[in-house]
Parts: sequence; structure tokens; C-alpha cells
Amino acid sequence: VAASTVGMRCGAHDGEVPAEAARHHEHGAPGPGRCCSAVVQHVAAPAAAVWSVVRRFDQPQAYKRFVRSCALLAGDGGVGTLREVRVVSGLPAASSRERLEILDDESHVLSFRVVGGEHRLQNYLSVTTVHPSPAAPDAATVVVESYMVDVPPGNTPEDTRVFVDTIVRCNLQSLATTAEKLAAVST
Ligand SMILES: C[C@H](/C=C/[C@]1(O)[C@@]2(C)CO[C@]1(C)CC(=O)C2)CC(=O)O
Repeated sequence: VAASTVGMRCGAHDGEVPAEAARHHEHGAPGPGRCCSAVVQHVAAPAAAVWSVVRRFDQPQAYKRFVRSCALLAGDGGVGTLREVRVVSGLPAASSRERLEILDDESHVLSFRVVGGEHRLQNYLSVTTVHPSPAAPDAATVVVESYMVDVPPGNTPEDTRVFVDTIVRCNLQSLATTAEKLAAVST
């Protein structure tokens, strides 16, 4: 099913989404002053390998290339954990404080909310789900990441969506590379 029918009713998407993704990405209408979108990434590695990377809330730098460092301010990596992310220079941001909202090792669902930091993405919330690819369940994976965020003052929803989609797409492409390398050395 297309991401648009996954219930985001918002933003562009990249291709097909496994049907079971729908329930995790039902953000509904984003409301005034907010925007949302979803990015779909195919990975040539088993879902378990992808999830093992995604689930490490304490180590986003394992695949997020804009992250320079990450420190836990509270919690042990489970729901409620608070992290302080410092990002690379050149971005309209320096740091971010993020709270883990969902970490489901059965359904492979992770969600976090931005709760502070020096950046322009207020009230950013994302949900990432990891699914065995319907085409090759043991060898390939589909990752779906949706988000909602306030449109910063002076920006349009479309500009905001382009900016955030670009970062999320970079993150997921890096996740794919990381997981494929991990799976290759694990065989
Ligand atoms: C879009 C989101 C991250 C955004 C940022 O982490 C930040 C919260 C600080 O730096 C950024 C890399 C860019 C920015 O302007 C806001 C993707 C993700 O990390 O899952």
C-alpha cells in the first residue's frame, strides 16, 4: 500500500509500505502550523539486523551521519530515556534533547519526541517501523519513518517537509548501508 494510505494524509512518500505499517503511522491530520510526511527505505538485510541498529536509542550515530555525539541524560535505553544529541556544524542546529516514547522489540517500532535543544524543529515526533520485505522476508527489509513537526516561523509547510524529508532520507540510506554491512559480516 502507498504511504499515503498509511493514514498520514500528509506529505510525499517513497513507494510501497507493508500493510501492517498502517497502524503505527496513523498520525491523522497534522493540524494547523504542523506538517508531516513519511519516508520508505528498502534494505538488503534481514529485519533483525536493521532493528538491532535502529533500536539503540543511545547510539543514533551508528547510522545518523549528522550526529556528532550522543549522551544519555536519564534512563537506561528503555522508554522514557532522555538523550542529548550534538550535531555536526553547518546545520541550523547545534543540539537536540530527545525522549524515547516507544521501543517495541516485538513489533519493531521505535518512536521519539524532541523535547528541547538548539534547533528549529519544535515538537518533532517520529515513528520508525521495521518490516520484513513482503518480497523476501528473510533477506530484505522495509523501513517506514513518519514524523510530525511544527512549521518554524517564516517557513512554509512544504519547505519544512523538504528539509526534514532530506535528513530522514539520509539517515535511512545510511541505516541501509550500516545494516547491509552488519548482515554481510554476520554470515
Ligand atoms: C529530522 C530529524 C533530526 C533533526 C536534527 O537532529 C535536529 C533535531 C538537530 O539537528 C538535526 C540533524 C537537524 C535539525 O535541524 C533538527 C531526523 C532524526 O534525527 O531522526
